[in-house]
Formats: sequence, structure tokens, C-alpha cells
Amino acid sequence: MMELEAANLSKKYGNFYALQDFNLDVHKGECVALLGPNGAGKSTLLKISTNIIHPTRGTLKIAGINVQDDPMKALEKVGPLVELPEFYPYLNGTEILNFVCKVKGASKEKIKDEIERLSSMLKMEEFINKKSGSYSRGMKQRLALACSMTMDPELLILDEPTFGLDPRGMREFIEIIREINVKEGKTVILSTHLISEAREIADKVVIINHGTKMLEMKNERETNLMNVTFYSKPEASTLETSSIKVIEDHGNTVTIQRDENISNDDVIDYFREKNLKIRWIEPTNQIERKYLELIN
Ligand SMILES: Nc1ncnc2c1ncn2[C@@H]1O[C@H](COP(=O)(O)OP(=O)(O)OP(=O)(O)O)[C@@H](O)[C@H]1O
Repeated sequence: MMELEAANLSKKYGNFYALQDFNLDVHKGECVALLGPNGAGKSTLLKISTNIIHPTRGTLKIAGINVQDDPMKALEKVGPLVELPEFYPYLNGTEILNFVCKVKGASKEKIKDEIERLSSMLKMEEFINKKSGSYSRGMKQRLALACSMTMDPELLILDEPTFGLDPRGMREFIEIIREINVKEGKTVILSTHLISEAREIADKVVIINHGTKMLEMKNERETNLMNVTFYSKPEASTLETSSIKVIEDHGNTVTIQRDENISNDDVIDYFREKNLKIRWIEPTNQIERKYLELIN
């Protein structure tokens, strides 16, 4: 069964479609990144998924249950993080988690276990007993993730989870989410406007813009593509061998794809042998290429 399933989902504000005929399947254990610029419709999809807003048409099912028909049941095993979290500043992390667990009906012993489990998993030991008013954005974000993970949900729905974090905080947070996905086996759907983030974390990347799905593709974590910029425009034929293909030609810059059996260094050596003067090289990947092609 699909963990999350959007079928012909649309959300209209007046004459404007924030989301239009959107289809998506998220399998159990998968990590899916919704990638798109501001206003693309990512939050709209995630808010419909968590029943914060209702679709104009179409259906959104979680574990086979229509969220609109039976939100309590559909969202029972969902951990949402969909708005910038704020907490009562005079409560500490333990008190906040305690409250959330209580609302979800956990027993005293269970609450104690949950707080210990989450505090260690999300590396919150150092600050969990300090007042949340003193937390940095990153600490608040961890506490928010801990709240959404209380009582062990199967599916995490995270709207721009690294928004507002500094580069180091972003990296740490992404690593935590990846661990939850890979080690704990939780299904994750998250939104981001950063290509690098989508590439780092997702199994599947869905590019979204103007409320529609532009592309859905498997994420290859290893890349065998690079953009090579030469001092002067080379002949495509001098660049190609049985192991090196030119897949795009933009004058001085070409995108080349190498076979798995040679390395990037081999490619550079080959160009040097041919006396082709290289000015700049950067790795690229299909997601980046497609994103720039579709969004710009
Ligand atoms: N309540 C509303 N009334 C009218 N338009 C809305 C409303 N909520 C969202 N929109 C519009 O719908 C579009 C999609 O918004 P959405 O928040 O889903 O984008 P997003 O991809 O999450 O972008 P961001 O990264 O900025 O959050 C935007 O153009 C937004 O202005």
C-alpha cells in the first residue's frame, strides 16, 4: 500500500491555482523531496496532506485513508512539521514534549521513554532542560521535529525543515532526517527550494512549479556528469571517446558524461593529452540540469 497518495489534487484561490491536478505516490520507507521556488505550491500540498487546508478537488490518502473523510485516522501515524515552530518560552524542552505526549494519550512511563529516546536521537541532551525561550532557531527546529516524532509516527511531513538555519545547522538537520529515514525506516516527504538539499537527502525528487508537477525523478547520489569550460570552443568530436560523451554543447562550456569505468581525473587527463585548455570544471547532475532547464 502507498504511504501517501495524491490523485488529481487541486487547490484554487479565486481563479488562481496554488496546486493543479497534482499526482504523487510515496512508498513506504521512501524519502521524497518536493523541490521548487517560492510560491510553487509545496506548502499547499503539505498542508492538504496534514488537513490544515482542504483541496478544491482530488483526493489525498495516507495509508489508504482519505485525509478529508477521516482525518483522525489518516493522520494517526503522521508526524507533521509544517509551520515555523514557536513554543511557550518559559517551558523547557522536556515539559513541552511531556505535554505533547500527554495530548497524544501516552502513559507516564511511556512519556519518560519517549523523551529519552527523542532527546538522544535528535541530539538534544544539552539543551532539553533549558527554557525554550533561550533556544536558537536550530534547537527550536529539533524540538519541533521531536514533537512531531512523539509516539513513533510512520510518515514525517516536513515543510522546509531547514528554513532559517545556518549552513551548519542545515547540514546537521539534514543528517538527522536522513538517519530517521534510513536507520529508523520512516517514510519522509519534505519540501525545499535547495537543489543541493534535495540531492543530499531524497530517494525521489519531485520538481514543482506554478502548482504543477514538472518532473519526478529518482535521485542518483553519485554523478558522472560534469560541466567543463574550455578557453576556446572545442570540436565536440575531439572530446568524445567510447567512454566520454558530450550531452550538451554551449560553446566554450560542454556537459559531458563519462562511463562508470573511468574517473573524472581520467577525463581531465584525456583532455590535457589532446591539448584542450580547461578553464573550469564542476560536477553536475540530472536534477540540477533539469531544475535549471524547467524553472528558469
Ligand atoms: N490563502 C491563500 N490565498 C491566496 N493565495 C494563496 C493562499 N495560500 C497560498 N496562496 C498562493 O498559492 C501559491 C502557492 O503557495 P505555497 O505556499 O504552496 O508555495 P510554496 O511552494 O510552499 O512556496 P514557499 O517556499 O514560499 O512556501 C502562492 O502563489 C501563494 O501566494
